[in-house]
Amino acid sequence: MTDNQETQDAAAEDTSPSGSATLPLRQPCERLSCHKSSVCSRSYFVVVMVFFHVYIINVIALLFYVHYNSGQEDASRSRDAPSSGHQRPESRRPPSKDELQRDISLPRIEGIRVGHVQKVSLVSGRLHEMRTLSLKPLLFEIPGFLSEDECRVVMQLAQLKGLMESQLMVQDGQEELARELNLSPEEIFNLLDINQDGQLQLHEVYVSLWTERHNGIWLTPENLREIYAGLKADKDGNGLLSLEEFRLLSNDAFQRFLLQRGVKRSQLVRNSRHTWLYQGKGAHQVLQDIKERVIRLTRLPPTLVDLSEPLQVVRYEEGGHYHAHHDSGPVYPETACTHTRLAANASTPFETSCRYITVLFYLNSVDGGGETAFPVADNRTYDEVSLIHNDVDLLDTRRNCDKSNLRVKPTKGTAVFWYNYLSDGRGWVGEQDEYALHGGCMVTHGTKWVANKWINIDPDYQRQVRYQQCPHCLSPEWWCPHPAAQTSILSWCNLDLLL
Ligand SMILES: O=C(O)CCC(=O)C(=O)O
Ligand SMILES: [Fe+2]
Repeated sequence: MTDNQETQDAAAEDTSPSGSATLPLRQPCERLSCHKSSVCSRSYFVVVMVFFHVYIINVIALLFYVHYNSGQEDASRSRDAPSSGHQRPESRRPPSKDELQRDISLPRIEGIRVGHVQKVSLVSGRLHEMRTLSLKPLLFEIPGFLSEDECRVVMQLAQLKGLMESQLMVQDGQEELARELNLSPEEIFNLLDINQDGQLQLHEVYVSLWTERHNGIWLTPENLREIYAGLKADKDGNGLLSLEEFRLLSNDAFQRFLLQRGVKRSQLVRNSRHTWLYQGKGAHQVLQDIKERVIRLTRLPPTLVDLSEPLQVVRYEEGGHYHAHHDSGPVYPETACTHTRLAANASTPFETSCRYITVLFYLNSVDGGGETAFPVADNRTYDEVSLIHNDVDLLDTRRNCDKSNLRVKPTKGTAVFWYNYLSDGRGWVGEQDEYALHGGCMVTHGTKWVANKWINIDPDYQRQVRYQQCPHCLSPEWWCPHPAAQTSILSWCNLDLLL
């Protein structure tokens, strides 16, 4: 209604024949109400417009936010369920010049949710089913990845080449390592004393000893008590070690004790035999086919797979095992990757395997035991100390596989694969995924054959690029990793080219 109409309506009421005394009173009221409604509709319009603009501004701000955070979201999506313990400070810093110049971006397969099945095309004329087994680590299972014939050929080729002990009983250079560490007993004591109470509890010593540091010998809590008693380290017998008592438990005394007592294979971190099979040009067709299928499965650039370690074939006898471990080490600035070490000019004090992905093939179905265990898969949090609790060591695959969150039963031809590293959120390798901890449970009946295809990628992009431009930098130890194989049984390495 316009202002002009309002005036005309009012004038019409003035000339009304009713002569009612209420008219003069009603008039201003109605006029007021007309006027009020006009004011109201204008202010209503203004309010609506303000809300509309605020809404538009919000939408634009949201779009900007999503755009600038897409990198981080990508990283957390790759984990699907990020936990507070997994914040990656480096993913919040602005990309460096190097990062902007990257021209390789690593695809990562989405897990969606545990139990999700996706169809994958790995060989022509057939689709395979790939099931998500866990999101932390991102882990998949593909039944029938290898045919029966392929499994047989791989096992035969490995036998023809010869398998070596995966872990030697006594590792040379152990004392050298201890000397290189260059830490006083006080310093070691302080580092081990996690709760800083000036005494070492059993689990504090144990956590530090389960690593391969001590000749790769696996120690159970009982072993430790025995060592304490044998060395008479715990003089007051209270189960705790003071600094004075700890001094007695020096590395030498510890080694001597183990030598006296004798170590059985079952007490090693790993009790298996293995060999390596070259998969490049000229290799057996089955080995080349498997490599091609791995490229299709992982969707990674073929060069990365070509320049990775050869296929490792492993055989466990009855009683064999591999305690829980990581296939890749954490990467710090002072750590270099084994595969890029030669290409990297810098000499770094530490070296570790950098295996972005593990593809594990089961070459036979095992009669009893031999599952691959993932003790902390999809745990809400990861806490290294709580892996060993109340004398239950979750890393011990001879005793405690039944307590692992996830176990995969070996079935001939099935492949499982997982990511050992998180994404850095910008298409490259990020931090080590602690949840990728896994091991081979003890084989209780029969033998177990598996093969590992590791895809090596250096979290340091520039080092990886330098390595790719320097293929002759390929580490010869991969062909013949055992020092003895390189010197006395050279034919093992040469045979590779024939197979
Ligand atoms: O044997 C298994 O199930 C696991 C093997 C493994 O983790 C390895 O060889 O690194
Ligand atoms: Fe492994």
